[in-house]
Order: sequence, then C-alpha cells, then structure tokens
Amino acid sequence: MKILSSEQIYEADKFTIKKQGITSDALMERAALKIFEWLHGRLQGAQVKIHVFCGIGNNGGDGMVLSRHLFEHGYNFQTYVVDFSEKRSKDFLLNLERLKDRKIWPSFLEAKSQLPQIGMDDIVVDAIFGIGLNRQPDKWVANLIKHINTSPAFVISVDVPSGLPSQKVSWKFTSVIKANHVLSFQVPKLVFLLPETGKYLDTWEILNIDLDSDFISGLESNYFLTQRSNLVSIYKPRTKFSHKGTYGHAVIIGGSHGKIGAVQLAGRACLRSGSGLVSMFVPGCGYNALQSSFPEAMILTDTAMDHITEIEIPFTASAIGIGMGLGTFKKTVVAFGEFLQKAKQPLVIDADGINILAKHQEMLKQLPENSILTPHPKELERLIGSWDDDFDKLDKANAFSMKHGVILVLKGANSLIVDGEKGYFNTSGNPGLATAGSGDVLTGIITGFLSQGYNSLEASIFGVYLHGLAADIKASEIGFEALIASDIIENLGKAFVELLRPKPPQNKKET
Ligand SMILES: NC(=O)C1=CN([C@@H]2O[C@H](COP(=O)(O)OP(=O)(O)OC[C@H]3O[C@@H](n4cnc5c(N)ncnc54)[C@H](OP(=O)(O)O)[C@@H]3O)[C@@H](O)[C@H]2O)[C@@H](O)CC1
Ligand SMILES: [K+]
Repeated sequence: MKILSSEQIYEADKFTIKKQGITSDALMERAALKIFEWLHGRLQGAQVKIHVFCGIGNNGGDGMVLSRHLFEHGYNFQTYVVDFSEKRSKDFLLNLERLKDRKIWPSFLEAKSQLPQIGMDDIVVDAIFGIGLNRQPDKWVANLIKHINTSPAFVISVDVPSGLPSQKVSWKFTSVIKANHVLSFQVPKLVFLLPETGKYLDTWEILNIDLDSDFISGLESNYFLTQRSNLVSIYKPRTKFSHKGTYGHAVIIGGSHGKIGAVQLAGRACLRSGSGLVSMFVPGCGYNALQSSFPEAMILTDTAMDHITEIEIPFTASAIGIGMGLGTFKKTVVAFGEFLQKAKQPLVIDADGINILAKHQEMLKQLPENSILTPHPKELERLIGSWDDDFDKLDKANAFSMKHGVILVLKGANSLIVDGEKGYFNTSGNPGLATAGSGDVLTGIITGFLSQGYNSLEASIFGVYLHGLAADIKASEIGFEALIASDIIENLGKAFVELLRPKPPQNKKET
C-alpha cells in the first residue's frame, strides 16, 4: 500500500470529486460516515458521553458530520468548535448549519473559555486539526490539547492526531493529541510509522473512502506499507519434483567463545525458512555444541578455538549470513575483510559484521552488490552517523543504501527496508521482539530466503514480515514479555501457513 504526502492526498481528493461527479461535501459526508459507522459498530447505542472537538477546517467538518449522525442515532454527545480562526472552510460551515437546523448548538471554545470536564468513561473524538496543520497551535489551543491528553478518556483522532504535522516541518511540535486510536482516511501517513512521531498514537487503521484507485496507482511514492497480499505475490511455491538442492545451500558465519548460541539461532531460522541445506562456519569452540544440538546442520570450523581468524568455505554457497556473535577481534576483522574481497554473491550482514564495517568504512567498497545490512538503531548510527530527526534518518539511510548498492533493514517497531530509492515499512511484529537473539533469527530467515532464489529486496521484505508474524502468533499465546528468540523460529511454520491461507477475495483494489 502506498504512503502518500498531504499534497498527493489533496490531489486525489480533487480528482475523485471530479471523476465521481460529486461535491466536496459529499466526500466529507462519506468520510465522516465511516467514522460514525466505526463508532456505532462498537458502541451499539451505548450512552457513554462522547466529546467531539472540531476545528474550523475540513477535519472539523468531519467532526460536524459525525455529530449529526450521533444525534440522529440518539447518542449522548457534546460538540465543541475550537474557534482558532475565522477562516472556516466551506464544508465546515455547511455542516455547522446542518447541525443548527437540527437545533444542536455546539459549544464554541475560545482563548478565555473554561475547558470542559472530561470523565473517566467518556470518549473524546479529536477533529481539531487534520492534514492541513501548517504551524504551531496557539497557546490556548495547546492548553486544550494538554487538557485532553491529561483526561482519562479514550481518545479517537480523525485522520491524524491533532497537532501532528503529516510531514517534515521547520517548527517544533510539542502540542499534539495523544491518540489511543487514529481513524485515518484512505492511506497511512508516514508519521504514524516513525518512532518520534508515531509515539503520539497507540494504534491506527485506515478507512477506505473510495478515492479514485487508478489515480492513486499512478502517483509516485517513495514509501510503501507491506501487506499480506504483497507477500503472497512474492512467494515462490515449492514444486513437486524439487529436492533439497533446489532450495540452496546456505552458510551462516559467526560466533565466538560464549556466543555460539547466536549462530545456532540464525542457522535454525535459516533452515526453518526453507533453505535446503545449512552449513555453519564457527570457531572451534562451537563444534561440539552445534553438532549435538543442531543435527540438521553441517559444521565447518576455523583453525582457532575462540574466535574466527580465517574464513574458508570449500564450496559455493547459495547464500551467506555473517556477523552474529562474531566479535571484533583484530584477526576476525582481518578475516572479515579478506572474506569480503572474495565474496561474489550478496551477503546478509548483521551485528558485529555491521560494527566492523562501521569502523572500517573502506570495506564498504568490497560489499557485493545487493548485500543486505540489518542494523538496529545504534548500529545504524555507527554506520551512517547521527541524524537530526526521523526524516533526516530516512534520507541518510537511503543515500547510504544508494551509494553502496546495499539494502538496509532498519529494525524497530515498524522495521523499514530501504533500497536507495524506495522504503518498505513492515506491519507485523510486536514489542516482544525486543529480546536477545531476535536479530540473529531475522538474519537467518533472510539468508534462508536468499538461498531459495528470492532477490535481496524480496528476501528482506518477506523475511522481516514472516519474523514479525511468527512473533505475533506466539505473543497471542504467551504475551510479549515471555517471548524468546527460539519461539520465533518454532512459529515460522505457523507463520507460513497463516500467510498463505486463502483469504476471502477483497472488493477493493489495493493501491
Ligand atoms: N481526501 C481526504 O483524505 C479527505 C479529507 N477530509 C478531511 O479534511 C482534512 C484536511 O482539511 P483541511 O485541509 O481543511 O485542514 P485542517 O487540518 O482541517 O486545518 C484547517 C485549517 O487550519 C489552518 N491552520 C493550520 N494550522 C493551524 C494552526 N496551528 N493554528 C490555526 N490554524 C491553523 C489552516 O488554514 P490557514 O489558516 O493556514 O489558511 C488549515 O487549512 C483531513 O485531515 C480530513 O480530516 C475529509 O473531510 C474528506 C476527504
Ligand atoms: K484530528
């Protein structure tokens, strides 16, 4: 699914109105009705108090329309107009009149108004600012936002949390609604997915308001959200007459004294994600442990016992994952550099592999094209330097990726895969993934997909999604805290089954 800028959303809005021969207020009605249906579906007429805070633009207009539907269905609500400007939008005014026609009088809030009491079991609908926000809210509006944020009510934001800019801005935004849930129109907004801006909302969902799908398909976008349907189209089914050689022979290189577990996790994940064969290259100290606990793998060892000093793979591997538990010992760094000079096919590089590259940036030139680096935020900073904000981080990551011809998998709440031109946000996973070894498992999975013939971008997108999905499946049984890296491996099978299970056909084309 495409992520669009505010300008593109306004364009799609205009185009749709023209193509469908409707008025802008009909589109507002459609959008706000979706919000009402969402609420009504859950509340079923319950008399919980609903406070609808409306701005004076079209976001506020949505709140006006919602209020009318709440009235017509007998809900217990109060509408407020947050009167921050005299420049009211046409459709806001139209819908304000429609409310007045029904003898509903919103309460107008101004700088000197007393702020309304919001109770524990109340619901707040936040329709103050939408994607039209273009500056800091006035102080009194900031106070109102603070008042809502400190209230114990459940807060639902219309389109975006009010006060959150939809893209990079030059001013500091501190007054932002903290939304429990955002009901956003048509397309996800980039700011929902980035840590510094995504912290203003717990969850979000998209309400389809039938903006013209062909128009949206034709729009250029740099960022996408990975959905199940994208993965199903990448998936390469196994064929009847295939054998283990068909799915490649992957090699996992890493480990040092006390860190053999990391390699084992990666190796097991690689095999579980479908690689035909897996060999492990480890220092001598790993031999017994791996032979006895991981019988499916073949073990190659370094001449040194404690850490890797020279990497020799006596066959052509179909994919190689390297770095987990490797350490940054002097001889290991040399061995890593020499290995890069010989490497021909794309590698998956994690952990100390990334740390070595960050410290010895001359080695970046040796990276085979389309190699995949999987840094967590600290490793990323070591690799590309610090950034001013999340938008700057995206620019710098993309520039790095482009310059070195590599794919970056930026691990986090919405892991992002960048290939130098485009970025793909992942939608699976949960906070339980913040646990030792979960990155090793991810490296193994991506290596497993590369080994089976997926290209680097496909292997990264698929691997990250499956990793998160396996964790989601297990977390639904045991919660976040108890989830450990081995659980992810053990649930990869269920994740494949879940992903590939036929789903009822969708009515709408995805954009
Ligand atoms: N296609 C879709 O997705 C559909 C979208 N719809 C809805 O429309 C919403 C966008 O509406 P919108 O363009 O009227 O902007 P909105 O956010 O209401 O702001 C209003 C105005 O406030 C002003 N202003 C800005 N910042 C300010 C500040 N700090 N303090 C004071 N004033 C400030 C600024 O005007 P200015 O004063 O700069 O002229 C701005 O224009 C969208 O989020 C969705 O809810 C649906 O109805 C239909 C389909
Ligand atoms: K809003």
